Amino acid sequence: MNLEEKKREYFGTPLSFEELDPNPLQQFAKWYEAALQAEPLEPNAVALATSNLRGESRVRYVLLKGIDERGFLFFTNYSSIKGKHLEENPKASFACYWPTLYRQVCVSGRCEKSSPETSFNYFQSRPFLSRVAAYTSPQSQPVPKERAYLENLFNQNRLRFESGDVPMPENWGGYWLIPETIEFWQGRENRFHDRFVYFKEAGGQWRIERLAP
Ligand SMILES: Cc1cc2nc3c(=O)[nH]c(=O)nc-3n(C[C@H](O)[C@H](O)[C@H](O)COP(=O)(O)O)c2cc1C
Repeated sequence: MNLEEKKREYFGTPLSFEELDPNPLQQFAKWYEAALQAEPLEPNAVALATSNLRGESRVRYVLLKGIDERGFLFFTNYSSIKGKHLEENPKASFACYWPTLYRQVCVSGRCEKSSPETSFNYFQSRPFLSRVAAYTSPQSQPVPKERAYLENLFNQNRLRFESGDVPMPENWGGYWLIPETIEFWQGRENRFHDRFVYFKEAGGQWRIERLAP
């Protein structure tokens, strides 16, 4: 299979230092609004990288469910592989790619668990069967090969909680990724892209640099 033939020119609108918001979270919000209009499917999907203290790393997609001045919020199972990594090493990164706009954003920082209230409120907002699934699934643990094992557990829990609330599992909840660097990448013609990275300074203010493409 020849992957070299897969080529696409990037015709993004230029990104200049002058138009950047001094606050990268505001800049992200601006780009995210544009992505919501332009990208038909899951513009909030980000590839999240974590690693343990042995330096073993893993990347997988999660969905961003909140952005504010603190950073970026996602939800997961705290006993999953990513949960175990973050327990040992809270440093994490994510990248998102909005192909219609020729844009990538790369964020690095550290993760902190969200408050139980934040996790609970989001858990409650999920459809009943998604809550049953979160309650049922020991995410990232090996289970018997036959899917019937999981289906049976799911059905048992669906019947069990049919007439009431699904309890939020203790090992389920959110993480805030608190950014230390955020890079905005705008694809341009001839692979001669625009890249600006924000660094969080000790005093809390952001410093911006242009990087070569
Ligand atoms: C588009 C997409 C969105 C996903 N969103 C989430 C999410 O928000 N939370 C989550 O725990 N897993 C999500 N997953 C599943 C994860 O990619 C992953 O399989 C799971 O979290 C277990 O990862 P781990 O074993 O590395 O911890 C998503 C997968 C895809 C493809």
